[in-house]
Amino acid sequence: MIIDVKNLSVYARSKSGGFPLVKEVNFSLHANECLGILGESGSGKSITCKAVMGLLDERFEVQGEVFFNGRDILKMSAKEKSLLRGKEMCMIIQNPMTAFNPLFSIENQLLETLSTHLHVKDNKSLLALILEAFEKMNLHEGEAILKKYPHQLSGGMLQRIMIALCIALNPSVIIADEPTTAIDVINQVEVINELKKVRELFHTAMIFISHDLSILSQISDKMMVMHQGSIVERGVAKEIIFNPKEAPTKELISTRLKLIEAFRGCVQECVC
Ligand SMILES: Nc1ncnc2c1ncn2[C@@H]1O[C@H](COP(=O)(O)OP(=O)(O)OP(=O)(O)O)[C@@H](O)[C@H]1O
Repeated sequence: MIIDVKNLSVYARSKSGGFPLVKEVNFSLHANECLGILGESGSGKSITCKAVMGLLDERFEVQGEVFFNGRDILKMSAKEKSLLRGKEMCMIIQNPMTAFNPLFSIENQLLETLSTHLHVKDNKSLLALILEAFEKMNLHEGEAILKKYPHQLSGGMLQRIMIALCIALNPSVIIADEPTTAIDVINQVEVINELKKVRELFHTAMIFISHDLSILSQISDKMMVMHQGSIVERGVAKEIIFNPKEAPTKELISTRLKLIEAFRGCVQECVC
């Protein structure tokens, strides 16, 4: 088992006490396994994943245990956590604009991250690694992209760069929080296929947050559904999607299906 989360609760600290955002969450993850997380907006999916990555700051109180290969991340020092992130655990976040420093070129930032975590100081080898990962993410003209600053690239490009960096780092765990929202449909397929390939080749464990039922059913083996900070249903991904048992899951899935139907209707009207 790579990740074992036990009784994880997260509170937002406030003057009037703690406000619960995530309540008594438990799950585990093995190598080469993908856990999908489904839940309405604000149900606690991102906060859960950030807590697992040890990314929540002093504005939050985190309780419980998050074991990574038997060591509790919540008890690690800031330095230990930062060494773990990048080399062992990578997170692809929803808003790629906030993942990059606007003051430095893409090349500068990727080289720094890779040299820190891979302990390789030879920039030529690192650049070759980056360009190879860029190609996999359909980022052609990689050398020109490397010279750019974040504001000169679209959200979709930055998202694919973030995923390419994650692939180059080859961590044991990838946490992907709505990784395809900023990307057009054609590139979404590429990104999902590439993440699937990474998993097959390197047995990477994955946690995948998405509102997209088709993506979740394609990529995840098991799934958990979150509602108001708690897990309300868990099981085999396809089974939950096609045969939800709990009321919040039924509601979520039927709303999604209605949206898809409405979208199909609009497209047909436009075509006719
Ligand atoms: N920095 C913060 N301070 C206080 N509360 C926060 C903070 N970030 C998120 N929250 C609250 O925590 C709860 C869970 O948020 P979270 O971002 O985990 O939801 P989510 O399920 O990932 O939603 P979405 O699908 O919209 O990303 C929400 O009520 C949100 O308002």
